[in-house]
Amino acid sequence: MQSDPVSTIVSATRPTEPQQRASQPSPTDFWETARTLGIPAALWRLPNQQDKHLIVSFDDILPRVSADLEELPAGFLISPFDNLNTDTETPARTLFLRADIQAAFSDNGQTQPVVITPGETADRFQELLAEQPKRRVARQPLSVKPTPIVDPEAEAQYIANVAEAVEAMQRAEFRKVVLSRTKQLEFSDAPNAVALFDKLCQKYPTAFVSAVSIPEKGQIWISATPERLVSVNADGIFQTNSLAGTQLAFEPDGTPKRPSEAMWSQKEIEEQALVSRYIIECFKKIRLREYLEEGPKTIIAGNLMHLGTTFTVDTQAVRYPQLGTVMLRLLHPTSAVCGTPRDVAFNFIRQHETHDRELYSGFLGPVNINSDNAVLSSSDLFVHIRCMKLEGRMATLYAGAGLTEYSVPEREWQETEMKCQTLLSVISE
Ligand SMILES: C=C(O[C@H]1C=CC=C(C(=O)O)[C@@H]1O)C(=O)O
Repeated sequence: MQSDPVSTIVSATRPTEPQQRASQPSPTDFWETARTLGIPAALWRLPNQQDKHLIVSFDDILPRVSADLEELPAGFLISPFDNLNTDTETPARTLFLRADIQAAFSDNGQTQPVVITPGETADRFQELLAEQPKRRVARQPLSVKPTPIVDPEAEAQYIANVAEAVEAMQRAEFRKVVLSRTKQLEFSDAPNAVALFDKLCQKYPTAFVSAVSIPEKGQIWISATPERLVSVNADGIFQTNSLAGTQLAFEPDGTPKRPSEAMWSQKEIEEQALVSRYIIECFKKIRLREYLEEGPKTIIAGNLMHLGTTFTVDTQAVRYPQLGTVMLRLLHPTSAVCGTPRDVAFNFIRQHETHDRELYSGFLGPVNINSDNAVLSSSDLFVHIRCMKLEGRMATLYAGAGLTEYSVPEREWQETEMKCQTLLSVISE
């Protein structure tokens, strides 16, 4: 990939439009320019960070790649749930947004460069970007409250499926499965995705927050996920995370619960232990013993609490530079979104869920991004949960619950309702 830093550096500061200096393009300006040109864009904010990042790809149709972190240039990956066996027999299914334009926006007014792959599209992009400040007044606000599209069968159907899964697990056919459902909403106008992204960033500082526009599918995916799948930082430190078990982070009177005092049932402890065990099995497959395991600890994820364990490996110390790619292939889909044993759970999901999960419970995130002028780049991939798909005025929210033989079907339905609230509470504010 080529770039011409001299002729293509544009200033970009400050994330929110009201504070924007008239001459400086905001994330919304970039986003709207990409939408006007019908090209893909991804906007994200890493957990516990302030800076927002954006890339634009010039590919109308995104390449489907196998997620090889060593081979890919800087960009953003987004994979469907159904992405098992990306070997030569199965076509690669992970979508890749190459960073033809890359920008970072910081709160403290620092200017970050934008690198553009030169060419006709880049020129057209810059022309349109320069016009964006004039259009700001006409832009959609976040949107008025959406109307839920009620499916009267949904709850009974979900509960029946959970009951069937519990019976199968009691017969020892498998140990865990994650069953999901959807919730549909209709807006009066297509909502402003960047405004929604900004609100999620504010409300969920510890989440990975993203908005990904995929024009070839007519979709925008928005999420605030608490679950890291694979990350390798500029120092070669690899991390993954096992997350499961769910309870509200607030008492009924609205006071926040203390994570250190959270009580977890045997079902939840086992449900999370299965995800950790799955990760350890993956390490075993590649004979890697030098990992640091921290947890399980109670972690806050917005309105919810989960049990989480973090696994860390120094890839330089163990001389395993490709660990990120190898583990990504072994891990996805983990038992936090699929089940144990994986293939049996995967088939149960396929036979029982009536919706296509598409990009829900896949993975997504930036790869080989060189931020803060670091010499080496980093990759941060997250499990795509607490997400929704926007198609024009229609929104589809997705949520799943991890089931074991001890699951109570009605409670699992309630759990999916609580998970939908992560995004709903922001949409409906
Ligand atoms: C599958 C989802 O969450 C997973 C992550 C954390 C806790 C989970 C649980 O308690 O069931 C799920 O395994 C989802 O949010 O759709």
